Amino acid sequence: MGYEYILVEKKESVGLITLNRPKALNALCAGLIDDLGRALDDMEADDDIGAVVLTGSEKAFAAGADIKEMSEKDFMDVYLQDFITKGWERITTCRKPIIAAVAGYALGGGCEVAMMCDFIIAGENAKFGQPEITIGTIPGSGGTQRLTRFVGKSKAMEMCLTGRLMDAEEAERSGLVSRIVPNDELLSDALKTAQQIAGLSRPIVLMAKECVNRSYETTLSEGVRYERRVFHSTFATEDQKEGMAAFAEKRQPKWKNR
Ligand SMILES: CC(C)=CC(=O)SCCNC(=O)CCNC(=O)[C@H](O)C(C)(C)COP(=O)(O)OP(=O)(O)OC[C@H]1O[C@@H](n2cnc3c(N)ncnc32)[C@H](O)[C@@H]1OP(=O)(O)O
Repeated sequence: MGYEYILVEKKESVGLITLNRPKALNALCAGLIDDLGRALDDMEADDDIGAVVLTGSEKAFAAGADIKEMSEKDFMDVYLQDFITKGWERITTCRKPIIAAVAGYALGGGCEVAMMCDFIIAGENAKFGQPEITIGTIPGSGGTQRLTRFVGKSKAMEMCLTGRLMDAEEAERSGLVSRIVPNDELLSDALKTAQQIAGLSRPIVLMAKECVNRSYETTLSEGVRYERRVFHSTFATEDQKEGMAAFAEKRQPKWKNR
């Protein structure tokens, strides 16, 4: 089955998903979220793919949930459908690493989707924000929670209460994005980074991702204990043997992904 609102490509072991609803600045309508979920299902099932890049256009990663679509809904619609969590959370359950390559606006649900990815690389013109308050609502897909963990209470509170946008430099200073690159290098940089990850041992990459994510869910001592157990588990893999042997023998490792 094809996709209506996204483009899906494979670039040397990396799945590339480009949000493609240009006339609406990639506003996240139900159809787009459905497309995204199905693309991630396909990429998870594809053994050739070791990492995913999610991107938009130079003007907008995504300008938020589709306001026109939302404006039709009443309380019972959103409550009974558990709108907006369902579907969107597919990004957070993807086991393969996902890099958000963000240029332009990443607002409301767009900022939330970027934060659901494993890390964000920003183009110089990127702008992040949770402006829902200006249209009479609040973030509904983790914005108040994830933004606070990324940038701290003071900045998150200001952004959620006023709708103020954060530019790429402030986002980098605040820890929301891992780094900034020129817009015309954004996609190639994100793909190169994803290819680097895809070239490592698949199970070890999954374990590292699980451990970092655990730090959001638990106490420091529980997290450290969890990490130690997973670290021990790496010693049960063929790739840990290969990686360390290759280092000692001064050669490149040949991963078996086992
Ligand atoms: C409520 C929850 C849970 C989550 C949300 O995400 S709410 C939405 C949060 N996002 C916003 O409030 C941003 C809305 N958009 C804007 O403020 C502006 O579009 C802009 C500042 C991002 C860009 O302004 P610009 O003047 O350059 O472009 P526009 O003419 O305003 O937009 C072009 C085109 O796109 C449509 N558009 C933009 N954003 C959305 C959106 N979130 N939902 C639906 N449609 C959107 C906009 O209406 C216009 O299309 P038309 O010319 O056909 O109206």
